[in-house]
Amino acid sequence: MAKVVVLGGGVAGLAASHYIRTLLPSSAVASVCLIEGSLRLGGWMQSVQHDSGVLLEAGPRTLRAAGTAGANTLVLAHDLGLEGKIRSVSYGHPTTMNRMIKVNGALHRLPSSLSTALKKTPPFTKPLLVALLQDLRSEKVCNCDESLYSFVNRRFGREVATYVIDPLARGVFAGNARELSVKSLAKSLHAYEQRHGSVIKGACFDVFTQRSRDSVLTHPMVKKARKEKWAVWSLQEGIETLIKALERDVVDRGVDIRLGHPVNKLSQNGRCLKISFGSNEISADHVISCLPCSQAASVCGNLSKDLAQLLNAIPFATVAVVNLAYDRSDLVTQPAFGYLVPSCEPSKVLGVIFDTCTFPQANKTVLTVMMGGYWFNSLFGTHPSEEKLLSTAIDELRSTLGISDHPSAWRTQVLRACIPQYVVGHTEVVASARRLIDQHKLPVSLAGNSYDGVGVNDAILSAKAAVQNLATTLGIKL
Ligand SMILES: Cc1cc2nc3c(=O)[nH]c(=O)nc-3n(C[C@H](O)[C@H](O)[C@H](O)COP(=O)(O)OP(=O)(O)OC[C@H]3O[C@@H](n4cnc5c(N)ncnc54)[C@H](O)[C@@H]3O)c2cc1C
Ligand SMILES: C=Cc1c2[nH]c(c1C)Cc1[nH]c(c(CCC(=O)O)c1C)Cc1[nH]c(c(C)c1CCC(=O)O)Cc1[nH]c(c(C)c1C=C)C2
Repeated sequence: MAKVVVLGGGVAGLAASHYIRTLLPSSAVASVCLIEGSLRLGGWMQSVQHDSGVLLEAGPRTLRAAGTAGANTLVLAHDLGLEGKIRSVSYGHPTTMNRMIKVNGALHRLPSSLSTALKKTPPFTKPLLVALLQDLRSEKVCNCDESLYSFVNRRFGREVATYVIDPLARGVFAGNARELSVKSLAKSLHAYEQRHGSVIKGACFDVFTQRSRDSVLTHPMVKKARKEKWAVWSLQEGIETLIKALERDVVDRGVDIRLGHPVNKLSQNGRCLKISFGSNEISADHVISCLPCSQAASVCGNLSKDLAQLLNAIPFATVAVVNLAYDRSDLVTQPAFGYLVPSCEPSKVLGVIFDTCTFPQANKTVLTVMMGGYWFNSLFGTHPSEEKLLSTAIDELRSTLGISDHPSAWRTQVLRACIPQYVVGHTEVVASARRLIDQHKLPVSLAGNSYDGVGVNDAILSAKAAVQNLATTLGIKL
């Protein structure tokens, strides 16, 4: 009977604990212990009910419904009994249609349908269709990886790279499209060029030939989401409701949760591992690390210096998040998800989310300004004051949205090293790290958002994959 220890109590660590207890027979796993360094579970997922009654999200606020990873999280929500708490947003809702960018101080809608792609809309000097045709004519370049910006610039032209890909890289990865990897972050686009010589040809081929047979896709919860055309979803009382439900679930299933002592070292003890956290020690037959890779690097240094070096090579971006709430509901005149600021604009701001356009709150406007990212230190220094962050956010809303009211509630937070940066070569770094683990026969799995995707869905799916691999190691057929 194996003893399993999960490191890190973010959504990935909680999901890993849940899957160990639901996918593996209790006859095979004697105990599961989850070790979280801080005093709360959830990692970056944090929903705060402010004294004024308004709900503020510090990190993620919506989850994608599409794809296998999206379907997997929907099934998890169903299994946790959260179906009745889901707040879904279907395609066609203004926040799914209207995503804007700010160029030369003015907001512009990004094309979101075929009809808008046929028209020339500023800041583009040509209809988007012209860029799509450029892809069909562009030469195939055989390569292992390149930056998102260079790939899109080469195949679709400079305007799509500057006004679509650059801001999207800021709005999902808080990163620099000129350094982020196309192979890791837009795997299918890279593969379409390598296999079909063109992104458009590859995408058409996929539409007509590929049908995923993943079992989660046939789950009634996923079918309902498909039928109702859900684009994204969240939960009543905020995204942290998922964390609370996972916590209840794993506690009920007997998982031993230890809070408040960061893991500092893993060391080999025969075929087992010794885990040192605070002044405590525990031994395990297998460890699933759901720590950010920089933390995994520091705790694994003892097991393999090369592994630690690889994991340390993955950089992170810091984001300042300012939530602002106003006591009236009509402050945003253009309903939208929000807007992104491309890196060519002289701005400290990455983007602004119009929270109450997606999920209204009675007589309130709630907006979130995100700042810094890849550029954090050069823009703000290492420790900007709260006043500086708040005034930057308020100035942004005044100059771009014309909001001169003073917010009735606000919250500023610097989320240090919160988003891993999948730079060119990331896929190889992760594959090499996993190869080293296999070569040294280390009973360790790497999960969480540092490796196989930065979103919540990816973090959860990576935890499930780690548990499925553990089943194989233990000789269990799932
Ligand atoms: C501003 C922002 C907005 C985002 N928006 C979205 C969104 O809209 N949709 C979406 O899908 N995703 C979004 N994300 C990404 C999402 O937050 C992450 O994918 C997800 O939270 C990652 O979960 P995780 O468990 O892998 O890691 P984490 O949340 O980083 O959890 C890791 C845990 O490990 C703990 N830990 C660290 N070191 C140690 C140690 N030595 N010992 C023990 N414990 C330790 C930490 O305290 C933490 O609890 C956003 C992220 C940010 C920062
Ligand atoms: C301005 C900064 C940021 C905004 N959101 C994030 C940052 C750094 C972080 C983030 N946002 C999303 C994800 C998850 C991606 C996934 O794999 O599911 C993360 C890590 C969701 C997201 N945000 C935008 C898009 C296009 C997506 C993908 C999923 C979806 O379609 O909803 C765009 C976007 N992000 C921000 C704004 C203001 C914005 C567009 C207007 C904020």
